[in-house]
Amino acid sequence: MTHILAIDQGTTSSRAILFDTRLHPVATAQEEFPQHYPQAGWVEHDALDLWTTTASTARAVIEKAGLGTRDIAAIGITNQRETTLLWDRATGQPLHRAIVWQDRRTADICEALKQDGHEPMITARTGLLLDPYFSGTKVKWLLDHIPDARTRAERGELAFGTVDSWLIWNLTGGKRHVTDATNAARTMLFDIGRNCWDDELLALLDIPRALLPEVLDCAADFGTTRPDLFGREIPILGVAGDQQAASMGQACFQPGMLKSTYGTGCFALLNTGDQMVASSNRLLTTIMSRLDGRTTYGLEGSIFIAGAVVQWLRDGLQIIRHAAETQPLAEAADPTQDLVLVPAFTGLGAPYWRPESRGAIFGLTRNSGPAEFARAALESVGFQTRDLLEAMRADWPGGSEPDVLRVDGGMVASDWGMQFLSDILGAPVDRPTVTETTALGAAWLAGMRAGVCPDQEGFAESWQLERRFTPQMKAETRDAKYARWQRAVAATIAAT
Ligand SMILES: Nc1ncnc2c1ncn2[C@@H]1O[C@H](COP(=O)(O)OP(=O)(O)O)[C@@H](O)[C@H]1O
Ligand SMILES: O=P(O)(O)OC[C@H](O)CO
Repeated sequence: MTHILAIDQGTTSSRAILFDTRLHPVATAQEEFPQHYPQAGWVEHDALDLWTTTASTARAVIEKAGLGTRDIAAIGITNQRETTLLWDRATGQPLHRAIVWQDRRTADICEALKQDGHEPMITARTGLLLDPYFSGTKVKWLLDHIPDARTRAERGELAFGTVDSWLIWNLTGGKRHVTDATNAARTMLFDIGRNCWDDELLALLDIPRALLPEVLDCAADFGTTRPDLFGREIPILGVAGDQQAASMGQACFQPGMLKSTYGTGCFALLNTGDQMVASSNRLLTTIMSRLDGRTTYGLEGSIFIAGAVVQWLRDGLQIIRHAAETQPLAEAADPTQDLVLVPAFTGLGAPYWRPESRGAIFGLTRNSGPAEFARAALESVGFQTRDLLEAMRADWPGGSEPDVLRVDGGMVASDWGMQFLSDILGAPVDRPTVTETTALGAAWLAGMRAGVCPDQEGFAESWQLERRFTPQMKAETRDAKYARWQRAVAATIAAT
């Protein structure tokens, strides 16, 4: 029992990572799966793709590491959040493709609920905004559109789940229909203060209670795998939504600690301890973890485009071939030009929430070229992070003055990007040795529950810094650049 298997089921790929009991990664397997866009603004995943890529990467990583399943003490699961599935309890067959968190098809349902004045109650109970991002209106849409679904749901024949529940259902051969508190907190059906499903919200969306999974702590007994899957039953002992798992992987256990994950998008989470801080700046209040029945809350800011802006340089503009080429380009950019790129390609996320906005670039000259575009792209990620941190500061004065930002995700490979981030925040940015923090968080939860990994304190001590970036920019330059960014965002919104 020397290893933990972490399953990280993400938006574009499924990953399986094996950690030893000192929580060092030893092997990784990854598989992408198709994205389905049946209409503008709709995003779906084939539910069976999510399951089969998870099962095959899990098997592959065990083989790659040259281990037997006897070596696996436990499984931890972390997942893309909010994505919504509905399946038949008798056959295990999905009733529809999964509706992905990015999907906007329920904008009208949200708008109607807003018009009827329901948003304040929803935000007070769930900590969320009334937005298609979350699962609640997606479940309603499925029940409204699949023939007989609501009647069958009322009879207890159907199951709803976020991706974690769907994977656990399949891993356990249909024996368990469960989720954890961090995933439940993203459904818009869960009262985060009372820690239970909310009957008033269920009635508002006409969702039968019989559809819902049981909600457990993040480290708990989620069942054991079907013996035929890995040749032996393996206990599933840890579950958390991917951003919450990343916070745990970054050991952000104390109030005031802050992490930001830079993948396709960027998600910043600030630990607010046992305080449920209500946001006046359109951030989300969410459950960071629930361990031993004790809930820790957080403030979250989500940006839709972070690493994706680098993908746009590569695939859209075709001015780079590899993401890493942005570094020499940014270094070579003309210091006398000040291009500002507002990457609102799919609208603006927190703290603006402007789904209708589109991207803009300011300050073009005849000399503007790939180098200036690359620099503006990397800078846009820093500016957007500062927007989130300003909102957090305003929402939680005193508590949220972060000494330091812990970063992770694929984009933190950019030294130039991380240095700019520190410069524009005027705060240190810490990059850990393990940047697969999402999987690390899930592995820690499972390993701790299995009794083979350290407790919270021991794990926090083992967190290792790879590099600290400290601010080098003069305060006047920082202020002038940030003010220019704010003007650019205002102009972008005004132009919509
Ligand atoms: N050296 C780099 N410089 C800038 N961006 C990078 C670099 N390496 C990777 N990225 C960006 O990081 C993102 C990939 O991060 P990852 O955490 O794998 O994302 P996801 O899990 O959302 O698919 C891509 O958008 C890519 O453009
Ligand atoms: O799969 P990721 O890493 O893009 O994360 C998605 C988030 O959980 C959505 O809220």
